[in-house]
Amino acid sequence: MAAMVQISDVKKVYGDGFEALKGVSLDIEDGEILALLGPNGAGKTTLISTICGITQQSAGTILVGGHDNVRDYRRARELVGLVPQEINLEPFERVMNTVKFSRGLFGKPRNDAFIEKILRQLSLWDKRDNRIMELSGGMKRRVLIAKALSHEPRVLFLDEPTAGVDVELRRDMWEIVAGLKRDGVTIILTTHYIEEAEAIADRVGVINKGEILLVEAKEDLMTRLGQKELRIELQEPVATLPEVLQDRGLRIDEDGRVLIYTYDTGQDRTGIASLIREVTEAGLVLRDLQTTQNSLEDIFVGLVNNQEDAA
Ligand SMILES: Nc1ncnc2c1ncn2[C@@H]1O[C@H](COP(=O)(O)OP(=O)(O)OP(=O)(O)O)[C@@H](O)[C@H]1O
Repeated sequence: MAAMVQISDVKKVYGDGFEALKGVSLDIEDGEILALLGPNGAGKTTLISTICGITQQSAGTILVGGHDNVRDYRRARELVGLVPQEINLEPFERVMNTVKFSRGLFGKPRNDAFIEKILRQLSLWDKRDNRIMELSGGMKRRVLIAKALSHEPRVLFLDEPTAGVDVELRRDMWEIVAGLKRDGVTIILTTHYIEEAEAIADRVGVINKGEILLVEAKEDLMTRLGQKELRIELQEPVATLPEVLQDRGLRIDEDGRVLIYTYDTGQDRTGIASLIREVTEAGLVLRDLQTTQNSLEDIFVGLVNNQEDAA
């Protein structure tokens, strides 16, 4: 089946000549949760605003559910809901009316049962008659989600849903997102928080300076995350590995002063004990041992820095 959202070589140049997206291509599958990670100014908001039709791409195509976001604007727009970064609610309006009004804007017929369902799902039912100004910041964020869901979109974009919220509310948000996925909604969220991507995403995309640097299943990233490196520092440098260590997958580093062994922390047997024994039996004298863990954060920082170096 074709992807739910197909983004092909999308560029965005703002009026002042700034190129915020430099040819982004990305497929978002039906029913997945994709987290888009990137530093400030990476182009995350620009990308989702373009998909949602708030701003128009300068080049490239975007299909939502097979509908072109420019030529078939209405059909494409109907399929998406957007939860913006900023809280943009009318303070004197009541919760129920806010959500109903949003549905009306899409020309959808009244459906009280559906509005009740989403208000209950977001724990807002008891607050339905409250004015927005009477709600806590966390509840206002829930109202933003209810508004975005009011016209029954298939794809929901959340722009930094947990920026500046406390730990408890962040966990609530993650549960809400998981619940929406169970209902079959495709979810794309932007975030600065690597732990957020780790907690809820099926796939993780990294964007920086208007370019997608990586899109990968979280499981695969976690496998990399589970990798550790053992650095064996030697008293005397070696030019080649002794025979007995040839099949161990060791890497010689720092002009032969260091041997590097990569292993998976998830495995029952890491092979470290026998490796050290073999190194000693081969006549090599150890000077020091160190282990380092590869985290998603390292991968992320490494990618972004590589791009800086290449520029
Ligand atoms: N209307 C605009 N006119 C000119 N430049 C803009 C406009 N909107 C955004 N930009 C620039 O485009 C770049 C990408 O901005 P964008 O808001 O998409 O980044 P972001 O990844 O969402 O960042 P953040 O994490 O800070 O929200 C930034 O350099 C920003 O200054």
